[in-house]
Amino acid sequence: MASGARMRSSASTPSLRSSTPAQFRGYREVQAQQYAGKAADNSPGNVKVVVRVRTLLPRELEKEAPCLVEMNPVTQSTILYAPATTDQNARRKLEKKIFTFDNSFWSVDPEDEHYADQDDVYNCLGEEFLDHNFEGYHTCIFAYGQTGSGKSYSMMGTADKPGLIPRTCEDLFQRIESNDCPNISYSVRVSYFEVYNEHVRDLLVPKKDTPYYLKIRESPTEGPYIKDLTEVPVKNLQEVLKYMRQGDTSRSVASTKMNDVSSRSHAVFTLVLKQIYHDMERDETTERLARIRLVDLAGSERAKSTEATGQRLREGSNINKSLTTLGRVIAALAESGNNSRRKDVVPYRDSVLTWLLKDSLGGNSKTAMIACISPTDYDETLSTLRYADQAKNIKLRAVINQDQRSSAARDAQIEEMSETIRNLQLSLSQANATKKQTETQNGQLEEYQKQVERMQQLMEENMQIAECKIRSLQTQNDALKLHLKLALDSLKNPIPAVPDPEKENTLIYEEEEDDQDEADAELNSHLEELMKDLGNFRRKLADDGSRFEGQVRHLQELPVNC
Ligand SMILES: Nc1ncnc2c1ncn2[C@@H]1O[C@H](COP(=O)(O)OP(=O)(O)OP(=O)(O)O)[C@@H](O)[C@H]1O
Repeated sequence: MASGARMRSSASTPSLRSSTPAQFRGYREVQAQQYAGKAADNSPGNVKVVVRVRTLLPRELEKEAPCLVEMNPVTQSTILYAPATTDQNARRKLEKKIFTFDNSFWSVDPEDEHYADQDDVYNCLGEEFLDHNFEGYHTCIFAYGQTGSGKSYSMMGTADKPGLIPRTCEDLFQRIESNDCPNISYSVRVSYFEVYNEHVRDLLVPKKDTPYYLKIRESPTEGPYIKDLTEVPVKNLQEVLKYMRQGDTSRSVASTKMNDVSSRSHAVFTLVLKQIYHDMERDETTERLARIRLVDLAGSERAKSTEATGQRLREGSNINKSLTTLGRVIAALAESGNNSRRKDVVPYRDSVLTWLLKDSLGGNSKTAMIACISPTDYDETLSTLRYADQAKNIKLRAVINQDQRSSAARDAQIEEMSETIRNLQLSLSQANATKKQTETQNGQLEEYQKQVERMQQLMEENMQIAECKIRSLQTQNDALKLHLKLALDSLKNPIPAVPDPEKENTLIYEEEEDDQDEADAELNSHLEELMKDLGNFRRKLADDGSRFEGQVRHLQELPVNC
């Protein structure tokens, strides 16, 4: 008998045990380092700063305004030329200025060799940031610049030239759909809000006649957050684009002298990506959570240039106020980045925008700034470039957000949560009975709702893990069938052994029989292992099924007004 019947993993005979996928490999080393007191990533780096100069607009072409910006694609430097002036009495002399950034995107003339289109911006920045998200980092990309400088164009873009936000969504779902590791499950949630006149508005809730603003709270673990902000789970690109468009149409925009469709608010589009990897051998899960924040800031503007009055003027002054605070936050963070001994108080709380972006600006996040500039406005462009130049010095403290738990620990957490929910429900119904509408009761109600939501999420995740296990066992089962087929084929059609004249025929037959016995034993032991896995897993699923049924019934029975 030929030894071809032996089972060896090769390209055509896949390994029977699923191995850890590339993106989760190294997880243990990262954990080990963290437990040993070392940071997972010792150099999270500084804020990445890129600059993009837009094309000349019809009003600028009409005035024959000269282009004052030049970019060097080799050194990534941006040169701002002083405009020619005939005014001999000018009080200050304008000078040529040179700045260098991580990237300088030249988007003035599509005919130029170095013209950077929407694709180039995504490939240079968006793709890298999405890589970080899959590694488990929070990220934030925000566009800054004067009104009409191309922020919304860079972030949202147009229907035929989509910007960073729709491209990130597309790439995100493409990566999820092309994953072929059965042990990983993904979930994505989306939220979209704007900060308008120092108030927070949920963009996923249709606009009403009377404006409805959300409150900001602070959690000891997660920092500032928006209470009751809509966060919806999304399963595919179509769904996320639907919410993106819905939010976009709700945004506060108006026509000003500087821009026909000027954003009057700061818009924050957030995706939360959760990856759960289930290790079959250890019956352990590793969760990675990444928040992807994409921010289109309102533009700084001069009342003189916009000629705004009334509501537009008030909006403009609120926009400028929050951008000035952002400038002070950047300056304070940059200062402490330059001088580690200086610990200036960072004025996050001075505006709603900086308070909400606290984590993205000076905390656990990899952050990038796109400084958008006009090619014709010296003063505004210089101010944006200075702002951007300062942001380069902000040091980040990004860490991989991951958590590892055994299935038993997950189950224990669910038990513990349902106990907390039961207790909260009890004390709420007692308070209801005595009709005492106290603040404590309101606090309890809020806590109760949060716990119920968290519990539902946990149960959904457990279902996803169960699906992972099924997929994984299915893959093993398929691999085993393939091995079995190959083994049977070679038993039926043995490859004739090359006769060895030096050896006795009987000896050859004995060796071949030994090989065959060994292969049979290996095959049997794999089969037994798989059957055992399947048996255990079926029992576990049945267990989970009956327990979840109880939990779901319990949640469904909760009073609606609670
Ligand atoms: N790179 C570019 N290529 C072609 N057109 C652009 C580019 N950047 C911006 N524009 C055009 O310039 C105009 C102003 O851009 P946009 O609305 O994005 O500015 P903004 O900075 O978001 O302004 P605001 O702060 O007032 O909202 C739009 O008509 C937009 O289509």
